[in-house]
Amino acid sequence: MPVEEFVAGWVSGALGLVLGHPFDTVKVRLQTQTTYRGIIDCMVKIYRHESLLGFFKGMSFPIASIALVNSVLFGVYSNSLLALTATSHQERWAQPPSYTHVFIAGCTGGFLQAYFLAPFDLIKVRLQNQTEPRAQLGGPPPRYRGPMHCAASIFQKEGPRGLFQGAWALTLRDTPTMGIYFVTYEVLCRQCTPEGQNPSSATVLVAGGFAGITSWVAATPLDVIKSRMQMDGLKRRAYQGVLDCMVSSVRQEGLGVFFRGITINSARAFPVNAVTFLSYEYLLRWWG
Ligand SMILES: CN(C)C(=N)NCCC[C@H](N)C(=O)O
Repeated sequence: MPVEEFVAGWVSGALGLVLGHPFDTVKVRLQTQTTYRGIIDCMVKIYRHESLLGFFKGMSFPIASIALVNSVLFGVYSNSLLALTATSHQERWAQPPSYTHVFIAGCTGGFLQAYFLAPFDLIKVRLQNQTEPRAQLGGPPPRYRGPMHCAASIFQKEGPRGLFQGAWALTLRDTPTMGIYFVTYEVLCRQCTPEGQNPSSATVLVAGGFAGITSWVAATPLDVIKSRMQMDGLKRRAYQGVLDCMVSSVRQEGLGVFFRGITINSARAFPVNAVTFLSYEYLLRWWG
């Protein structure tokens, strides 16, 4: 099993994550809180009340876990393709796999990574939603003092299952959209590259960026539901499950609720995934 695929997935994911986290915080707030009038209003309020640090809330756990999560995604994807087509990463541009195989391998990677991602994503979303400035003298302390405190409080209150709140919505979000992610990347790379050659850096950047946008546009409806399920139960349980969350969100806010955060999600997806794919391809060529 090629270990490099896992390491390349880790490094590339970490680079993308740092770049995209401030956008991710704005997106999560827009999806779960109704106090913001839009992207700019949300950004201004975060900056005014919480300073620049407010945009980076909840980043430490994703950084610590990205090694696991992204190496599972890229490692499982690549090794599933190897099992389906018997071609290694180095041979893949000369003997391209079918799009069906790419889709199946992408869905497999997405399905498995969702379980590794779920607890870390839950803690990230809970911390991103804390609107208190970090050092607020005399003000009410935030519910969670940091990622470890957040994990421990959820564990104490709800046991290990509590750490997987929203995991089902996350799996539904990631399984098909990871297939879309890798298929879009492959289609664009092949369209812009002469047969049998490796794609250029510019091609990898553009294909990676558009793979990010396409998959996130498809993922946004379930991303909204996932974030709401993860925030549920802080005071009292509002939703009985994924379907109930969908129905009551639509009842209260209309169909537009499924597109909350879609603009910022897409704007974030391009640079994050361009950098992720570029570093992934380069690391594998370098080790190749
Ligand atoms: C639609 N989905 C869930 C994805 N395309 N995920 C893969 C991209 C992961 C990247 N770190 C990002 O956060 O964009």
